Amino acid sequence: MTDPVTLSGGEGAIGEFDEKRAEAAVRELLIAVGENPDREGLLATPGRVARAYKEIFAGLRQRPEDVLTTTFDLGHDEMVLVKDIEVMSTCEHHLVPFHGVAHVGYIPSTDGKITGLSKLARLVDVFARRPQVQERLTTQVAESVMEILDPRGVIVVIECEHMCMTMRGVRKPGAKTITSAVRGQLRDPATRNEAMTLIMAR
Ligand SMILES: Nc1nc2c(ncn2[C@@H]2O[C@H](COP(=O)(O)OP(=O)(O)OP(=O)(O)O)[C@@H](O)[C@H]2O)c(=O)[nH]1
Ligand SMILES: [Zn+2]
Repeated sequence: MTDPVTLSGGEGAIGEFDEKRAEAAVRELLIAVGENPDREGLLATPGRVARAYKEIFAGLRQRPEDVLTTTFDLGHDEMVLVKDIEVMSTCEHHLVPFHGVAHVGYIPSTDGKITGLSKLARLVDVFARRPQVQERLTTQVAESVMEILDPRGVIVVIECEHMCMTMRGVRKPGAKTITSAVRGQLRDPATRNEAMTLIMAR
């Protein structure tokens, strides 16, 4: 179904989701943390967690070109920006969530090739539903838009709070990480400023 190399969250190869294996691993983890996986409240937990992981990491089995498909020609050659796309992802260092918003803007190709607005949000999900770091999520979205829509430029800004900095470790709730990736004509300072002004306006 898929090319394992191009689908990986990072650089490694991936395969199909092995639900039985995930279930066994969660049972082991429960034992490792000092729980009893055979007590009533936990009996169904390994299966549930396995299914949850299947959903949370569904992006490992999706390709950007599967979702960024609907391209049509409207002759629109100015910037298109979709703001505040909810991001729910999983930090690959601790396997806990990071969440926030993504802003994706692009200037269509000279022949006016554009995509349905929802497709940009779907594209964010393809990469967010993988074990991730925020920087890679940001560049993967930008580079996919460049490859598939062949636009004159793209800007992706992502703002997230990482649970690995909130519920454990340094414990700094509220700290936000902002990453950006800018390609093509959007690197031009005036165009980039226009995009950033639109992104930051509340
Ligand atoms: N650059 C980057 N770092 C991240 C991201 N998510 C988590 N991290 C960081 O990854 C680092 C992992 O650091 P380590 O020292 O290996 O792990 P740790 O001992 O659990 O680190 P602490 O979180 O500081 O307790 C931490 O500083 C995290 O804040 C991300 O999306 N991008
Ligand atoms: Zn983390």
